Amino acid sequence: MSAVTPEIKARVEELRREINYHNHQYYVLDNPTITDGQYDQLVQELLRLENAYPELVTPDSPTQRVGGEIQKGFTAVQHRVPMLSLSNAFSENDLREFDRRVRSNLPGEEVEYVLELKIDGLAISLWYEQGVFVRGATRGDGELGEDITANLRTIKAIPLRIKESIPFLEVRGEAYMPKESFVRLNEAREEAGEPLFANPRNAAAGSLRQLDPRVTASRNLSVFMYAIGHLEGANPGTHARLLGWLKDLGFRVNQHYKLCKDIEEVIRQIDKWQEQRFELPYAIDGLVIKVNSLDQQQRLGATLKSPRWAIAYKFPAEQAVSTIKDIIIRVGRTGVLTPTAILEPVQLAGTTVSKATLHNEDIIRQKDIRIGDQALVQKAGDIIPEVVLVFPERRTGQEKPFTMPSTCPECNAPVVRLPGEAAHRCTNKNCPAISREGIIHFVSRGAMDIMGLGESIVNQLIMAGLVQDPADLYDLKYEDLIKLDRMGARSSRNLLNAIAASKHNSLAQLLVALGIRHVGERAAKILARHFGSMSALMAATVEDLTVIPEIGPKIAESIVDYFARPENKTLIQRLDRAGVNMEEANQQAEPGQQPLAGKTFVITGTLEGFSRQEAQRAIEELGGKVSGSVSKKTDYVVVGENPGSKYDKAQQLGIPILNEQEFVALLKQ
Ligand SMILES: NC(=O)c1ccc[n+]([C@@H]2O[C@H](COP(=O)([O-])OP(=O)(O)OC[C@H]3O[C@@H](n4cnc5c(N)ncnc54)[C@H](O)[C@@H]3O)[C@@H](O)[C@H]2O)c1
Ligand SMILES: [Zn+2]
Repeated sequence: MSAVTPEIKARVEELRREINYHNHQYYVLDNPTITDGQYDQLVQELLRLENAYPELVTPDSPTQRVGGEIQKGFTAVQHRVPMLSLSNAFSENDLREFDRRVRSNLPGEEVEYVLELKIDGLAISLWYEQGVFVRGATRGDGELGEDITANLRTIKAIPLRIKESIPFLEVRGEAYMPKESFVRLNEAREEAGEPLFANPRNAAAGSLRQLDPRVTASRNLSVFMYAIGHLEGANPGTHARLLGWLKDLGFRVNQHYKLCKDIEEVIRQIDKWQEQRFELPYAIDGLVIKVNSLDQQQRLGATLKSPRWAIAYKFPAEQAVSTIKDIIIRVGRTGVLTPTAILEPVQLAGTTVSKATLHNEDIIRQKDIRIGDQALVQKAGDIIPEVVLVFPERRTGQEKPFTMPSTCPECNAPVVRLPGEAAHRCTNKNCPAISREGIIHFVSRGAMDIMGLGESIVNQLIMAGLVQDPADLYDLKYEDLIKLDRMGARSSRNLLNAIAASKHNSLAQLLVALGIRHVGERAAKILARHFGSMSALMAATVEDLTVIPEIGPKIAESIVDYFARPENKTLIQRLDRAGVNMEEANQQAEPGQQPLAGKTFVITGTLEGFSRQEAQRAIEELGGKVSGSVSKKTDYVVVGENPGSKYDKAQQLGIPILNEQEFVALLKQ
């Protein structure tokens, strides 16, 4: 072995300093400043040096410890059994190497593995006494975690009581934020000029480590449980059986685990998940491979940092290099100006990406992003494309720095940046962008859900002076619509029907549609159920609102502010006069109920208001399935223009046939 030189020693120390700095940013502040890929490279370099020069290993090296710390304001709790991290594999060979190590420690024994998804969230520990949830904690530094019991109680997927009253049980798993909630949360934060979360894991961690549980409750977190920390009295024998047992007890267990008879079978699964992960509603950053036999696990044991019986396979980072052709400004519903990079189209994480958000001026400055730059683009948690960094060394001299405009690109009104905010805003209350985005939001899915009213039609309606705010939609007439570009008789009638049908929407949908700050789908449902009518909600004070579980002071103030403004009162009066429903019906579908569950649809012909994909998505969101061919098992055939032979087949078999309007009516039920 070669001797340690001062250079090597210095490099090791530098790497430790850097890694410790990034650990703090990531685990304590939930605000990483480099990508996970860049971080992992630093760790790998340090590991290589420590392997080559074992005399340099110190007990406090970041390779020897779990990365977290306890944040101020939380009570520390001691884990009965340390909560460890996982060692990493970045290639198939790393996995084979892991398998060799495992088997050499278990000479002559067969070893089976369980493959699980590596959920991109944060580890939690839940204590149950006599079957009742009594305490929940973060991993922390592995020895001491943060007590977040009150916050965890707000997560519906965590059972407060389990099906057996076991004297003591500690279950471990992952708390995470679904992709959709992550996107919405960041959108809302962007609109409010608040700092964004880098990925769903940081968002979940930031949401759980809140001193006010109502904030956690509003963030729509969920969990998957996958391990036992401590158990008295039972032994399921294998990890696969343990997962089944957890499920029977009432825990949420991820269904995509697989028992593999050897490491090659594990490796064959990798490609599949590399692609399919984009279809999951939550982000995963890899796969976890665990020895199946609990007895073997015990005999393999653990190092200070990670068990020897498990390893995490990390997917390669989904990043690509592209050129920033231009930077444009998008004006949002609340008048916030968001700079957006127009990219040379590039393949990334399963889709073609041609735009990336640049968030705000500070971020453009920090990263020194210029028009014409070559940029490294990634999807944050596989979701929103963003520019990670640019390559100044590749500049030709033609690149142009970007400055935020001082006037609004849509209406020329002055733009301001309020103190304490990162966002720039248009000062014109009547900015056409604000009303356009407001209408687009009003009609969107989850809000009033009016099909056939896309951006281009909304634009035309505004330009023609027909619509200025959402209430104007309900005054539209056939003669107004037929004059617009690309609007035929049929699509005009369909659109009028869709607008008319939206009058019967739930009060919760209307509340979402109004776009009150901080009032998303969940808060809207709670408010609608609590108050029962728009007029009761409008009369509520901040005190009335904050006593409602899950409604915090921020939401409450925002609601009271909204209804105090005369223009909003007028808007609601006009919607009311147009016949829009302002009451909560008693037998509203429960959230999450799936009215089309178990129903199979076949679509044939061209639909006016939907592409095939949109129709399929609409069916699937309500729990139904779409199949390619008609059989006796088909429940409905949806027929558009120029239907094919499936239509004849449906008639032969006597299967209910829906035209587009009937289909829309079914979706709205
Ligand atoms: N960008 C940065 O600055 C920065 C800084 C620190 C750490 N990081 C990133 O954090 C990660 C290291 O964090 P870590 O120490 O928590 O390790 P890890 O995330 O690599 O692996 C351990 C964790 O995986 C989670 N997990 C998810 N699904 C699991 C399953 N099915 N079974 C078991 N565990 C499962 C658990 O929370 C567990 O604690 C790396 O990806 C690293 O890139 C990034
Ligand atoms: Zn403007």
